[in-house]
Amino acid sequence: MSIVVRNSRRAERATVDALAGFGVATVHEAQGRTGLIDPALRPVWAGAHIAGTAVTVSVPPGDNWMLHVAVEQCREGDVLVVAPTSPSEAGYFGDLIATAVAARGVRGLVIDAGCRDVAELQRMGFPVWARHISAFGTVKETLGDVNTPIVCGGQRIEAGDVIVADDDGAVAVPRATAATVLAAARAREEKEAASRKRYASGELSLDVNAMRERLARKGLTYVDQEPTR
Ligand SMILES: O=C([O-])CC(=O)C(=O)O
Ligand SMILES: [Mg+2]
Repeated sequence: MSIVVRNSRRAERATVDALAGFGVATVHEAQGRTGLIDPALRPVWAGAHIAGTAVTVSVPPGDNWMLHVAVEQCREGDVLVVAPTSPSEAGYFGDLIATAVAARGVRGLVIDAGCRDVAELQRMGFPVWARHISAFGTVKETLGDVNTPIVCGGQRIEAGDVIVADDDGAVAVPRATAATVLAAARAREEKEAASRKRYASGELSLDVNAMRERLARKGLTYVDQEPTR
């Protein structure tokens, strides 16, 4: 088996950092409900919220050798994105590799497999989104690829794409559309802020969003009561 280690062109840092100001739900909606990584990949501890540029790693099942190769490719502001070539629950990543990548400025890990040392990762404040938590160990025998396109949690991700992740899960934003998605996220947040203000003042979402006519056309009827406003 061969190994491919590529350099990547990363999304622009200012765009990436600005995307960190938006939640996964907002970013996902802002790019037309695309890019959402399988929600089965959950944060291993609550409260982390990151955005960074993907360093992609394709790993054989039960073998984390390529993570060690990937460490060298990581730069400040990156997120490691790891997918096994066939399903694996093994604990590929723990506090030791986290320490190594954190020293290179990596902001977190998204892995479509297992991770371990969760208490230590939380203590370090190193964010991880994983399909499994498993103490089961991995070997270092077989090669894979670094910074080639991978499918992680059902999404095709290229090196240098943007990953945004929070308590809801993780979303991938292609490098080429990151700036457009950022603008759309800002617009969406402004719209939601306006709605939130009106809801807080007691206005009904049915009125704020002009839903009543459509509901009536669909046949919604109120039995034995007048609609209250
Ligand atoms: O060493 C490993 O294979 C994974 C791990 O537990 C760590 O990085 O701490
Ligand atoms: Mg460990």
